Amino acid sequence: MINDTPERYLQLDVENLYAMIQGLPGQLTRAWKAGMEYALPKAREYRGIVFSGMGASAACADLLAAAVETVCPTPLWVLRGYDLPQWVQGEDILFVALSFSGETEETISAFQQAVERGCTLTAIGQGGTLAEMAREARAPFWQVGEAGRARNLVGWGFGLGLALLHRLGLVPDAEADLRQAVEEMETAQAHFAREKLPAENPAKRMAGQMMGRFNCFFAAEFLEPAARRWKTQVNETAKAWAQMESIPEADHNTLEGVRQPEELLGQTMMVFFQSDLYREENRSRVAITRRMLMLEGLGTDMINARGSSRLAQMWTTVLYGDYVAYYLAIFNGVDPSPVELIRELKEQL
Ligand SMILES: O=P(O)(O)OC[C@H]1O[C@](O)(CO)[C@@H](O)[C@@H]1O
Repeated sequence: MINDTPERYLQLDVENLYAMIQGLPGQLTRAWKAGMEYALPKAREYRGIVFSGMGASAACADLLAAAVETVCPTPLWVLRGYDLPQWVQGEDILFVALSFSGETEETISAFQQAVERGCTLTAIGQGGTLAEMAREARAPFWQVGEAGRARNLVGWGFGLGLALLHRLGLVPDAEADLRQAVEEMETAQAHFAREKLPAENPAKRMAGQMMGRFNCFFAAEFLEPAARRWKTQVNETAKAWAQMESIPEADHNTLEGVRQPEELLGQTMMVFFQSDLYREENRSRVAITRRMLMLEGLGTDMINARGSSRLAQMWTTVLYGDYVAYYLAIFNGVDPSPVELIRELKEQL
């Protein structure tokens, strides 16, 4: 039973979080504008660009890489971890460290290695150790112009990254595309507002379906980072189990693994992200895979990504997921803000 009463919202300290989600489209615009002003790293032909970050910071980079992959001529690589691969060395590699807190140890380690290996550097964040290291290395530091938790600042990470690539001449026409995507997010947002009852709010309905279940998000192509974002938001914000799977890869293994354990099948919710911009084969795969899982007795649903471009579809889907995770936290009665287990792990390290 969904508890969608005003009292439930008051019970939990969720005002600020809701405002951050509502403000996501505006974040993209503000970040883009800031990124058009900040100091650039040396403009040159880069052999590759590495974005280093964890969690929400890495999500910004995944979204960016997927958004520009059809136009950007330079390879983009997203690094989640402490160590650089061998090929990341020399000034013709642009190394961009993203950490909102500036304190994430994997990102700090990778940045230090990039300094030692003579890469061209840029750092993005709110301050902290990363900002100091950038200052010492005389590298541009791109300041995130808003306070908040990393997971609620993805518009900043993405908008700054896009402006950087655009100003390096790697992504033409980015501004008009971004403006269009932001407008379409604002239109989509009206359906997700807190005032809307579940019957007219797809995010509340989705959260209701996901309650008490093992959730998995299936997406193809440019929507994969959006599905991963749903997973991480459901984990961190709703404190609930979620995974993600890629199409077509899942059709070569995951599909075969959905019959055991039988007693869990009824407790699953498999959400498929469909798009009219996928190549035809992937559209068919998403539809057929969903149908097959449904016939196997798993709970399934399908989301048709809204938007007139890849960028718009990615971002309306990300926004949708942020609302879903928020409502799931409310319905489960959990405080979405603290991440106690993550904190405990850091203490044990
Ligand atoms: O952007 P930051 O501050 O490096 O954080 C990265 C990730 O680490 C966490 O803070 C958890 O350790 C996440 O909430 C966040 O997404």
